Amino acid sequence: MIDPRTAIAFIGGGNMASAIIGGLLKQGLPASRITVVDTNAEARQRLSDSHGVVAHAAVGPFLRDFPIVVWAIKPQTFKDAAQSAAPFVNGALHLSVAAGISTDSLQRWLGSERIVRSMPNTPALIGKGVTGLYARAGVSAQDRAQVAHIASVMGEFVWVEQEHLLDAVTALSGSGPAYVFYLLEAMTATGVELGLTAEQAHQLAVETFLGAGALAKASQEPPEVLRQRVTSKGGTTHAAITVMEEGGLKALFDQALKAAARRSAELGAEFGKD
Ligand SMILES: NC(=O)C1=CN([C@@H]2O[C@H](COP(=O)(O)OP(=O)(O)OC[C@H]3O[C@@H](n4cnc5c(N)ncnc54)[C@H](O)[C@@H]3O)[C@@H](O)[C@H]2O)C=CC1
Ligand SMILES: O=C(O)[C@@H]1CCC=N1
Repeated sequence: MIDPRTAIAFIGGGNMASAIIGGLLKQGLPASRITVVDTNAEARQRLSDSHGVVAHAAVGPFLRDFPIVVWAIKPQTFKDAAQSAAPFVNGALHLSVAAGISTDSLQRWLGSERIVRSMPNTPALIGKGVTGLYARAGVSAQDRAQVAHIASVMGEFVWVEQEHLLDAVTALSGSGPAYVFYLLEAMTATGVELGLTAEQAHQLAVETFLGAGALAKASQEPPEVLRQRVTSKGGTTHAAITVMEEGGLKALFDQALKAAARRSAELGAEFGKD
């Protein structure tokens, strides 16, 4: 449960901030306990219309009233934003959702050790996300618990004990929804080519992902066994999987996820300097 007396400031009020704020409000945190800083007027308007929170155009002394600061801006803009906010947030617990930016960089810019870095994903918008979390050594058990409450409004979460593993989390689940949507696009398009209507193909494809995901979660058995159960000897699934194997689909996924993990590390190196 979120402590309704806490107060949380968001720096950046886009997709991810909106997902977390929506979840916090649903959990009973009053809108008056949340504030947002976003340099973009449309983003500010959207947030106050949809969530009834106060949105500021720039950082300022008002941030001193917020014991938790959530950083939900792009890696490219993080350093400038952190350095401008630093004088007002030195007593806070910091939670970053930015891809790549290391807690060492944040420590340098913010002058604080109380930093948790995280990697959520967009199903957080409906409370069905999964988030990887990494706490710097200066984060207390109580701070971890507060962050866990925030992460839980987005869905499930997993703590990792080494920071570099967040690159792997980013490659797998942070970017992962895009891979699923890509497969949905492909499967739906072929369903239509095979004669289904777009609505039918969409429903069949989406329900297949939801059902297979739920089955994989509920089952004691690994995905490989569940796959074999679908695959009758000489049947249709075998015909499809053979094409995937011959086309090297697993190897492509391996390369794709490793490219994402590399990019996460590169973002840190590129935008986390100095
Ligand atoms: N979209 C995704 O699937 C995921 C994104 N992330 C990370 O979350 C972070 C935010 O991503 P999104 O919410 O998707 O981006 P977004 O573009 O929707 O939101 C970023 C917001 O920050 C604002 N902004 C820019 N400079 C600012 C500044 N100096 N001070 C205050 N606000 C400023 C922008 O106006 C914008 O509203 C990124 O670092 C990204 O790596 C993490 C997990 C998943
Ligand atoms: O593509 C990106 O950089 C962000 C991080 C994970 C999902 N979106």
